[in-house]
Amino acid sequence: MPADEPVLRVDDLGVTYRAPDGTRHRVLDGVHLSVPAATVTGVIGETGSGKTTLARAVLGLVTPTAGSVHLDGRDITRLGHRARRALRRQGTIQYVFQDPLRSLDPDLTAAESITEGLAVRREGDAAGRAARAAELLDLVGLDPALADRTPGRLSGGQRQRVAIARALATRPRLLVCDEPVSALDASGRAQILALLGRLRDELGLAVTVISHDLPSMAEVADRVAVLHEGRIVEEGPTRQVLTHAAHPYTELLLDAAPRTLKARLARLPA
Ligand SMILES: Nc1ncnc2c1ncn2[C@@H]1O[C@H](COP(=O)(O)OP(=O)(O)OP(=O)(O)O)[C@@H](O)[C@H]1O
Repeated sequence: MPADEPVLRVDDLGVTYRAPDGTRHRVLDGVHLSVPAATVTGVIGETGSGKTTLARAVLGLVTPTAGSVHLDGRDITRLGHRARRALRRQGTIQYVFQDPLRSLDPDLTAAESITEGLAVRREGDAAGRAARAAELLDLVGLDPALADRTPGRLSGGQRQRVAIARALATRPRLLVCDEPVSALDASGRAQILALLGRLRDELGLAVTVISHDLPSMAEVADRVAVLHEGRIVEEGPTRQVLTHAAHPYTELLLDAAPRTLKARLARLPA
């Protein structure tokens, strides 16, 4: 693999859905995206722009009609069922949902959510798995006193920390976060964004954050790509894209953004 190969490389990706009446809708068209190790790349777009479809294509949950997806230089675009399952089990790519209540088992404690995944993968013995769960919960900054709580007894931000800790259990190379903070209040949002930045720095993780929220992107993303009607209309370093928008659609998004965005952008290094 060439030294400059990004963890994730999406080339000329197209996805077409067939509607019940047989008509075909092109949802992604000619999408390019590159996510190197130790970087956070934001994908910005309004509802219906194709963000989730892009994430699903990266995860192998929809088969593209055109283009390719490479993970660490390996073409994973059209793997067979078995290879796709093996890749999922390996957990090299992990997905973090907007609402962790959807991904966490309501009957498992924070620690059990993690040990269960490790047991399925036959990693270590019970004591080793418990130690690893404690280590991961510490990494994401969850108070150890909360390790025995089920999701219903945790705050939204604490639940998201558990979901991220669980995702990290497989030592992923790439974390795909779909609107990871939009269900949280301002302080929960800031804490989870800071956590994603820390994981990038400490683990060298490649992170893709999908969001329509520009202030969150300015907070965490090194680079952003703007998705509009299934096409990337603009891509570059976050500050450059959000202060010198080159595309009218990005300008529209910026006009609609809250004033906190300007303050945040002013603090970003040039
Ligand atoms: N399984 C599907 N079959 C047919 N059309 C779909 C399917 N999934 C999504 N679409 C359509 O594809 C387009 C893009 O959807 P997608 O969910 O990727 O957008 P999004 O940017 O993630 O939106 P949101 O922010 O609302 O989740 C929408 O027009 C949607 O109706």
